[in-house]
Amino acid sequence: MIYTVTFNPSIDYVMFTEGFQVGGLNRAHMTNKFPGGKGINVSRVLTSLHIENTATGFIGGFPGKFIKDELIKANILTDFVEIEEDTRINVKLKSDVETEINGPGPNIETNHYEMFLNKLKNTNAFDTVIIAGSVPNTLNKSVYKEIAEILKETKATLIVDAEKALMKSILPYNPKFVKPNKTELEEIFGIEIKSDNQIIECAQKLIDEGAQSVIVSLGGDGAIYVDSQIKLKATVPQGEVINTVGSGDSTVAGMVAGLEKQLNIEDAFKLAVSCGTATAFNADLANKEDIDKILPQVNVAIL
Ligand SMILES: Nc1ncnc2c1ncn2[C@@H]1O[C@H](COP(=O)(O)OP(=O)(O)O)[C@@H](O)[C@H]1O
Ligand SMILES: O=P(O)(O)OC[C@H]1O[C@](O)(COP(=O)(O)O)[C@@H](O)[C@@H]1O
Repeated sequence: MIYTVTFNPSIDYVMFTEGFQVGGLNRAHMTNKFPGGKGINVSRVLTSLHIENTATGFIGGFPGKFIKDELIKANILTDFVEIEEDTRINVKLKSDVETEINGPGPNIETNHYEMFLNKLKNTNAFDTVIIAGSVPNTLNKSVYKEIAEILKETKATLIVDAEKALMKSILPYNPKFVKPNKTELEEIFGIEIKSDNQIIECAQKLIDEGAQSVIVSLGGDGAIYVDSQIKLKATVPQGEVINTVGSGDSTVAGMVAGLEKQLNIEDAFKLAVSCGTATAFNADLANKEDIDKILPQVNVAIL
């Protein structure tokens, strides 16, 4: 089974407004609400690609109920620990530019955290666990490492998409891949990235620290894949960018789907990038039809 872990799910409340004015009364001409959070987004795209998976993590209150109901409607298996406080609602403001405000997330009690860890203790060598996104303030930042320790014992495959310290903390546990975006890579290494060579050097350092492979997503510039054998660059087609929220998560889902379907690395990476771009060109996360349309327009070259 593939498990996605979202410590800090969210309802993504997307508001489309023209000429947004800070400090003024703005009216949205369209609003959408989606079940969000990085692991949940991965689950949704995996399901669109017909890859069975279970979404786990912590949900609570009416936003938690909304998320669970939406996932069940989409035929996604769920195994969340239900907590007392409300799951957060993240605001995604679409105007001339995209602005995001992500909440800190609810309090998670120790007993709920223990219940969650116990679920992971039941994984085995045939399972894959994708941990993605932020950790609520009330949990210790060592939680990623604690999960990695459990998976080391159960021998399940680990995949991680998280910022700086969280990602760095699990590298010694040899994740199958990690997916920083360019900004995250710059933050990790404290540099300004200006070339593909710099990206490859940074990815190589993450591999030296234990990652089996690295996908660096580059927004409209596509993505770079690095492992010990091969370096690839994907370029993406031009198109109307509608909502990039969840693009990176879609990239992760595409790679997991490609590996699960036993595609070769080039094709798995191409699918990954197609999923990211198909989501950027959509109001919601991309579905299979959107992804199939983008796939032939993505170009993967060996660097
Ligand atoms: N403006 C865009 N045009 C086309 N594809 C995009 C655009 N923005 C994002 N993508 C696609 O989504 C992927 C992930 O986007 P990115 O912004 O790098 O990740 P994250 O959402 O994690 O910050 C990219 O590799 C690309 O395939
Ligand atoms: O857990 P974090 O880092 O606050 O991020 C949560 C947010 O990220 C998202 O998962 C989108 O992430 P990406 O745009 O990086 O793919 C949203 O659904 C959610 O609101």
